Amino acid sequence: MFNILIADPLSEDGIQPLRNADNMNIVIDTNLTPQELEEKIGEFDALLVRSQTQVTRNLLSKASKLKIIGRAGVGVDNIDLDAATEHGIIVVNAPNGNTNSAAEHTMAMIMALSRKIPQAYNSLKNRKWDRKKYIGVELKNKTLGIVGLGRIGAEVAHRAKGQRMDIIAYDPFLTKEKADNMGIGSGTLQEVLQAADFITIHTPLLKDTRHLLNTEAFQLMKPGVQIVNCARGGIIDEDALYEAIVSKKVAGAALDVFEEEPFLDNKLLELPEVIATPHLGASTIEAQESVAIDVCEDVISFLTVDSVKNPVNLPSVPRDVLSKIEPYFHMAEKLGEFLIHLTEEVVEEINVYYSGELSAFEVSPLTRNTVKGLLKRHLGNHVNDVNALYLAERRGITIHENKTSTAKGFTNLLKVEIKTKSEKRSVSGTLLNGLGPRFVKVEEYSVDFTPKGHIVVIHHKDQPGVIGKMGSLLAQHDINIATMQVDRSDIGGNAIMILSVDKHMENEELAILKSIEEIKEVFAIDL
Ligand SMILES: NC(=O)C1=CN([C@@H]2O[C@H](COP(=O)(O)OP(=O)(O)OC[C@H]3O[C@@H](n4cnc5c(N)ncnc54)[C@H](O)[C@@H]3O)[C@@H](O)[C@H]2O)C=CC1
Ligand SMILES: O=C(O)C(=O)COP(=O)(O)O
Repeated sequence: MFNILIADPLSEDGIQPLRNADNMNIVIDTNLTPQELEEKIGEFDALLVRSQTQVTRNLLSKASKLKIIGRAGVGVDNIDLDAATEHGIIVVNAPNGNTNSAAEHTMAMIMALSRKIPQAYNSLKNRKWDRKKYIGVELKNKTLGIVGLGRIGAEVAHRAKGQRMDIIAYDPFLTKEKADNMGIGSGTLQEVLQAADFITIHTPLLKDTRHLLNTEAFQLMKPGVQIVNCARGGIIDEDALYEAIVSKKVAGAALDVFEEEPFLDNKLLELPEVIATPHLGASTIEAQESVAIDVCEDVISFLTVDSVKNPVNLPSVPRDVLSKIEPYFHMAEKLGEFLIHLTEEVVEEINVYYSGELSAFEVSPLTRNTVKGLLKRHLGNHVNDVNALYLAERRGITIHENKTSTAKGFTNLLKVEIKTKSEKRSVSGTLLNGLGPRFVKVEEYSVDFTPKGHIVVIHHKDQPGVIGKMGSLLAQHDINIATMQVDRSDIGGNAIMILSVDKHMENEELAILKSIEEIKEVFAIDL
């Protein structure tokens, strides 16, 4: 049974997938104080939030069972992603479900701002019939500057074109060609700020975007510019905006988001030029149902089959690439798991070689799985897809990926090599059609075995009688050999035996094998 905590209000229809799934114990508590949440979080496998709950490093340090955080929305600035990654907790969001709603809200804000609708409404509610005070401006032929042309920014552009506005956008990923195709202009941030009559922000809140609109930015703008922020508080420096409005540089601002939320005691609210909503961009029935369904499906899928559609702290792999590399996932992990048992020294370097058809793919998920397999021996189940590379890096292990198109007679070959202070060990595997993973090389020796069950690797001297001695000693201890592979460097030289046996080998049993003079090293590996 998985315990799921829903800590912010989610659409009841949207959480139906969770209710319908087996083994999910859902607790909905949207009124927890930060302290109460800290006290409870240790019981839960999954946490579902919106923008309200602050998922801090401190909270995560108490989340001993937590495996996944689902953000029913886009922005994840309320979640300490580094801490989640370090704890091996995957974070998923719902990037597409509220795009329309946020874009529509932005348009509503632009129109309300341009026609002073909230101010006129308030005045009328106060029984004043004032037709002179609330003169607006048309949007037609005005320039809308869009900062951040992602999903929402692009939807706003399409809608604003319907209002016959001219659009100019700035986004680090916006090419002139893409802007031309959308029928909009593009420019640098400075050009956009200088050209626009209305400016709307649609970036995430990041280190680079914090106070993107500050005193200097306001100075660049046209007098009488109007500002809209339905993205995140903190992208606009609120003190600078206040000054710009008071000095009449900025004629008006429409704000859905604030540096501190919830906020009521903010001097911006005292200005008649400021209209505001309490972070309602995504608050529609449709968006809430859609984002809740998306995160619930990812939570179920992660807890049951270990895969997600919208990871935030794990690179997402395009579906077509995933279908190509998926068959290798298991083998990549097994190669790592096997190899780490061939050394007792500290691993300093991991090299992963992709040959043949594998070299054509984006293989980083396979490298991650290999590293996960390697680290598991010493870190146990604490290591997972999310934190494997981070944990390796923190231990000072360097990781290299290498690719070649030829695979020495195999269609595909995945070789993993580890380096320690004094030794280098490696293992190679391939995927045989219909037969699954086979390990075909251990160090310089050619072998062929299925990486499954109880494996014993023996390095010995190539001399007559060694195999016989070893076989009869194992027989005396009632250990049955299921399969056996032997290879050697040259006659009478170094050799290897790979046995698969029917039970786990205890240390005393391994010691018996090590007592055979010609045997140099013995490793037992349970895969
Ligand atoms: N008010 C609300 O309720 C909602 C607010 N949001 C906010 O809107 C933001 C945008 O959402 P989406 O469009 O879905 O995200 P997105 O990821 O599709 O788009 C963000 C765009 O910002 C651009 N960007 C990043 N740094 C930039 C910079 N320094 N200057 C200019 N552009 C920059 C990125 O290249 C990207 O194209 C979210 O991060 C979230 O914070 C989203 C949904 C609802
Ligand atoms: O999706 C986003 O980024 C939002 O800002 C929406 O926030 P909310 O889920 O309404 O608290």
